[in-house]
Amino acid sequence: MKILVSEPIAEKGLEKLVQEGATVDLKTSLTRQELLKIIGEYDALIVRSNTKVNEELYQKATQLKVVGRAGNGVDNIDMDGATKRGIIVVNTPDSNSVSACELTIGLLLATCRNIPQHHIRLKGKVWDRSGLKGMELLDKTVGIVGLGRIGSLVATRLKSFGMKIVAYDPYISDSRFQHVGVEKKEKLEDLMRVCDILTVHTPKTEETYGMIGKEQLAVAKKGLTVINCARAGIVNEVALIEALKTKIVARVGIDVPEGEPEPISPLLEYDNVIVTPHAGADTKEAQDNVGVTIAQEVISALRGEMVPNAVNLPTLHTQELAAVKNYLKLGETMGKLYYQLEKEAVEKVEITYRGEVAAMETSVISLAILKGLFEPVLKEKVNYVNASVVAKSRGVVVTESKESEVDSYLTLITVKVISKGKEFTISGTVFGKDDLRIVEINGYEFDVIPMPYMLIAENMDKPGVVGQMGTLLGVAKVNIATMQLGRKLTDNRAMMVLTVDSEVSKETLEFVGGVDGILRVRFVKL
Ligand SMILES: NC(=O)c1ccc[n+]([C@@H]2O[C@H](COP(=O)([O-])OP(=O)(O)OC[C@H]3O[C@@H](n4cnc5c(N)ncnc54)[C@H](O)[C@@H]3O)[C@@H](O)[C@H]2O)c1
Ligand SMILES: O=C(O)CC[C@@H](O)C(=O)O
Repeated sequence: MKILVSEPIAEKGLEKLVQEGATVDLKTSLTRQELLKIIGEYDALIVRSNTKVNEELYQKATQLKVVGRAGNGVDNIDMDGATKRGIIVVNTPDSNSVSACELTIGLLLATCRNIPQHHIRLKGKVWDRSGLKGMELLDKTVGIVGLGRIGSLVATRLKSFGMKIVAYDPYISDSRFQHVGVEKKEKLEDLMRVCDILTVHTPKTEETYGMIGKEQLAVAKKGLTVINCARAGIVNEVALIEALKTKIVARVGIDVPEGEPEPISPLLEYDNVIVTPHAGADTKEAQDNVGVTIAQEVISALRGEMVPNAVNLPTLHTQELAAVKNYLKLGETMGKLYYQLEKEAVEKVEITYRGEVAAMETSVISLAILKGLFEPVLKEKVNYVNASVVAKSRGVVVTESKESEVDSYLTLITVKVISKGKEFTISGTVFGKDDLRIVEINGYEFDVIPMPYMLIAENMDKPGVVGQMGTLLGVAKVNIATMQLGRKLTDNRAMMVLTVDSEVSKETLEFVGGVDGILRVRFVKL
């Protein structure tokens, strides 16, 4: 595992990577050209917010499997480019939220009480408070745009100042507003009209870039304080400077100036503006959290494990991930069986979740099924990240349905693969904590523990077939570990599933296939 760390992360994180057996190159002052020249050697890249991970980089990064963003915002990473190449992108969304929230509160207090301006005067040996009258927070209204992790933390803390909190976030439920104890504004303009202080906490997206612009500031209360600790450009700086000039905006606190990391910003010309150099996450606690978390995640992702904070995968919390872990294994196993038993190109995959599994985050199990299905037959890398893109690009329609009830089992997954009008079905379950079982193939019922080597045969349900097959395998020195027969009494046919201790040669398979009554036999490797 060769990992390039292109921006500083905590020592603890680097130590963790090395402990886990990775070769780590910490190169934090590479030029872009130097980065592009060496990126092809690495399995993983760990960045913060300055490294642009884009098409230009992906084209050179021929070995790259994981991009680790040591922090939250992923606006410097081209997600589509990563997803289509099966590159997993992981971040650490929770690790620095408290620090970012505390800097927001810090900037808010600093701007409202002119703390840096006072300090600068005194440093110049001038004791003079004139022209720097502050504003109390008590009874003022703060408008929060984006009531996610950081927005909610800010809201909770500002309540203790006796402030009224209103928020605009069309993407979260009303119950979340109630839980945080914040008044919901349906429209951004409604929030702009009532707040004394505006603080933005959205990600930078096409929709949020410039969302606080000329029109929004035009309806704001005169004397507004604006704080941006989220991302440059969410508050349009040209409109902001105009509003400072017309005194609509009285104070500004910005952690993320446009053009960062260049230390030049037109905002610095204004005495009532405080700018910090994207320092929201720069605390010992946040950096230690971020460093260790990103190290763990990158290592897990490189080992092919499912990671809770994978940005280009369905969102899973650690507990949800623990719950679905065995189903991922089961799903991948079921998927892997198809192309080893059938040769028809897949047109449609219908996945049904029944019983306990139906209540879980099944989208990720469906990805495991697709990964298992396509991985054995494609040259390109198929993993959780690009499995659904691969299915789509091959014209495969995937449907998912859920039923809370199931006969005979507590939990059951059934995959129906449809190709040229033919249907292939396979069902599996998990007994207890981690006991995986295949319980049905094409209508034949079993109770098979999937093993690395298996023989699956369809035969006429008549005496002698099983015995002859056993004899032939014995002659070929293939030891049978377990054997199960599924029968369909209606058509006098049966299916045999054998787990064996070693590989079965083509020759032995041909002999077995020639036994009177064997309709077809396949050797399966899991
Ligand atoms: N300054 C720093 O050092 C620092 C540190 C950490 C995070 N950040 C930034 O802070 C921001 C918030 O981070 P977070 O962890 O709270 O993110 P989050 O994903 O938890 O919350 C973002 C919220 O914004 C909402 N949102 C999205 N689009 C919106 C829109 N058009 N209008 C209104 N609301 C919208 C979402 O529904 C979500 O609730 C991000 O931009 C992140 O990059 C900055
Ligand atoms: O310090 C950093 O790397 C950026 C922190 C922050 O903006 C983030 O998105 O996590």
